[in-house]
Amino acid sequence: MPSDIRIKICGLSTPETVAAAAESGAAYVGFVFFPKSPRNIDLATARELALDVPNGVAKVALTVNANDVFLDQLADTVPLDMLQLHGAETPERVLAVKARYGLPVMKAIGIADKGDLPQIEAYEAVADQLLIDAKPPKQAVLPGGNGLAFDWTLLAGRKYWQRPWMLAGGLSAVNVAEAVQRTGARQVDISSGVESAPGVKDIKLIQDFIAAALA
Ligand SMILES: O=C(O)c1ccccc1NCC(=O)[C@H](O)[C@H](O)COP(=O)(O)O
Repeated sequence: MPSDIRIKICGLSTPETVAAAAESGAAYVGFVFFPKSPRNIDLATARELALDVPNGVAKVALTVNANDVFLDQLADTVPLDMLQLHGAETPERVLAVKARYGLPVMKAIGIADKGDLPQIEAYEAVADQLLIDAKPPKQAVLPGGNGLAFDWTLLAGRKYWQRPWMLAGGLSAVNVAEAVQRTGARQVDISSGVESAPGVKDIKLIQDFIAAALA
């Protein structure tokens, strides 16, 4: 497996786990702003965490169908490098968010079957990055971070995408090598797979995942 894989650890909420991710080689750290999530943090906490992130590690804020009032507060409070839109934001909304905040936007796209693939092309025209994730089950409370993988063979033989993209969904230290090999992903994103309980990140699991992804 190539060693230039870029890794995002999502849903961090403590200084210790942010430091572990950065020191182990993560390229991105993600903060979740979604009240129903066990990973949700408030703006003041996010600001403190973000201020300690070393240069060169991108600070990503994950929101779900957030309005401008919340995004204004977020952008004013937390030093950020990227916004991750993880809801039903339309391509037009992606463009509006990019224009309003002047930050790169990564749009998450849920994949369950081949019928979901055309969305990728719709968003690659407007987003700076794409997050190709498992589509949540119908009754799921969370639109992401469910620890579920999708059928990676759906991405085999895909056309070349113009935007950088990340693979997400059900990754772990055990399966990341196979996931990268099957999909050709150069970037990977993980949340549940580095937790000891929902919302509780585990430093050893973070270190093991990053080592496995970079091996
Ligand atoms: O993680 C959450 O709680 C969350 C809440 C609302 C929307 C998205 C959320 N997570 C999305 C992520 O970026 C995850 O890293 C991605 O879906 C992969 O999650 P996992 O399968 O748990 O590794």
